[in-house]
Amino acid sequence: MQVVTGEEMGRIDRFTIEEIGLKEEVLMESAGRAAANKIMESISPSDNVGILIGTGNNGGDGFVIARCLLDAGFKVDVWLIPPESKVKGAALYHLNVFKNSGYTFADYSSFKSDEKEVPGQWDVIVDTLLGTGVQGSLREPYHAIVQSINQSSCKVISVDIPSGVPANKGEVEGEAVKASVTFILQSPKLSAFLAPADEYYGKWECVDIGLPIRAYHAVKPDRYLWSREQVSASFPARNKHTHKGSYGKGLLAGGSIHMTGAPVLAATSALRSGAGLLTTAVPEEALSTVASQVAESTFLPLPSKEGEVSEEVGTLDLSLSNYDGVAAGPGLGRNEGTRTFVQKLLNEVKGPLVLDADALFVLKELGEEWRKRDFPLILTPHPGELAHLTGLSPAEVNRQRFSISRSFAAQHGCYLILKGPHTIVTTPEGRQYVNDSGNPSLAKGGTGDVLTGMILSFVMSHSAIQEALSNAVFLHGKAADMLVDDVSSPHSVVAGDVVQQLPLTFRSILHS
Ligand SMILES: NC(=O)C1=CN([C@@H]2O[C@H](COP(=O)(O)OP(=O)(O)OC[C@H]3O[C@@H](n4cnc5c(N)ncnc54)[C@H](OP(=O)(O)O)[C@@H]3O)[C@@H](O)[C@H]2O)[C@@H](O)CC1
Ligand SMILES: [K+]
Repeated sequence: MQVVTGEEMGRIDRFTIEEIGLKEEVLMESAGRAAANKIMESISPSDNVGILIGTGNNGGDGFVIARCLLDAGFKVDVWLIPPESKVKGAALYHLNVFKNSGYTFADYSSFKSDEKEVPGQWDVIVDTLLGTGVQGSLREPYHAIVQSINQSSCKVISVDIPSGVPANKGEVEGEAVKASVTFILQSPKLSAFLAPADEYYGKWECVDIGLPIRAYHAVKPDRYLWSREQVSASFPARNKHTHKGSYGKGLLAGGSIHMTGAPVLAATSALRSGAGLLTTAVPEEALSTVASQVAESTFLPLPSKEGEVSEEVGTLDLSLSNYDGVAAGPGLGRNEGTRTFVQKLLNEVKGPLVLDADALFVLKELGEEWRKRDFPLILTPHPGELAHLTGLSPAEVNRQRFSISRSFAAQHGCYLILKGPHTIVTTPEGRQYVNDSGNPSLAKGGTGDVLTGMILSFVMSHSAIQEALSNAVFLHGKAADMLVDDVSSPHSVVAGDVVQQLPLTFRSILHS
């Protein structure tokens, strides 16, 4: 499923109309009809339905939906919010088709002020006020009507986008419809994955309105939602005639005297995720504590000073080219030793290298050197870490998660996993895959370490790096979803629970 900006949707729309020759009125009929079918499945014939229609093409969809529901025998009131003279183009065409079908609408602009509230007898509101064409905060009379919708106890079904929510941004200026359900036309817009706009959508589902695939090829949004089906399809099987070496020899480097839990979580997660052989590299002073908690790993002691890896690490032969994959960072600390160590990894690892947490932090101090790597480099920052790397604020990173990730990955030739609700995986070529699993239980120390372990394991077993990364992100979120749905609460989940939940998660997604 492709994810688009409002402008990209508009270009796809125009290409369909101008180059392919599908008339706008026909497109609107398909869109409205597809949405109407979904709406009729989600309400009861006894419901009183109010359909609120705005001035643009979203309103045009509303006329099609109203006609379909009335033809099917539903009890529907239709309110046109702007004066009729403001309706133009394809929307006007469908206004006329609606009228010629024998139906009528109420003219909101002629209502007395006490008639403008959403009536108490409505059970369902269909919001076709504004779509992707909204600019800035809502003007009157939309502002007042949206306030009234949000104060009502109706089930609110938005079409395409909750009215007032911008297509491309997470911030919502002023009022916007808080939908119970949004039926998105064809492709989700960026705001479905950006906070706080995502909350306004309620539950959402895409409806196929039949936009031709050629129009997508012409516009190339190159942004996708990574689905459960894609996880199952791309996940490598474990074959009968294989041995531990078939699933990768990985190195996980992390830990320091005050952070022994991070490498334990990452290492156990890597092992639970299928790694064949794992070596865990830990500064000497922390080694015994870590080793006592991970029975299945071998260990590589790193020279240490004051509990953290020391600069001496730069002079040692660690045979780093012998590993199929290396991940470093969890709990390492941020001293000079970590900087020297990360530089050494960048120079000597001849396979995928995953840098997380403290390893990311020191990257900024390495100047331009790290951009020259010939092997895949995978960075897994949360917004604060990407802010540190880019010199932006975390709020700015969050505001433009898609575009900042894309330019950063392209500029540095790396894979970037920007964590957070709706984690985004970006390839060096700029293709983006957004994730939709996970919940606030993951907002807790250690869950990132678990993800790093999964990523290390998956980059060694998958043939395509992007698939490995997207699968790790999806299953990590899914494990948290299963915990919250079945056994725990968002408050109580700890990172170790996520590791414990991996076996059941893999079973349910990969083997069912
Ligand atoms: N993609 C597809 O293939 C298909 C898309 N389709 C549909 O088209 C929709 C996009 O249509 P669109 O471009 O006409 O935009 P839309 O939001 O309905 O109206 C824009 C108008 O609203 C107004 N307005 C703007 N900001 C405002 C504000 N802050 N406060 C108040 N008013 C404001 C302003 O008008 P004004 O009031 O200035 O005259 C502006 O001109 C899309 O979401 C989907 O539903 C389907 O029909 C077919 C297939
Ligand atoms: K809408």
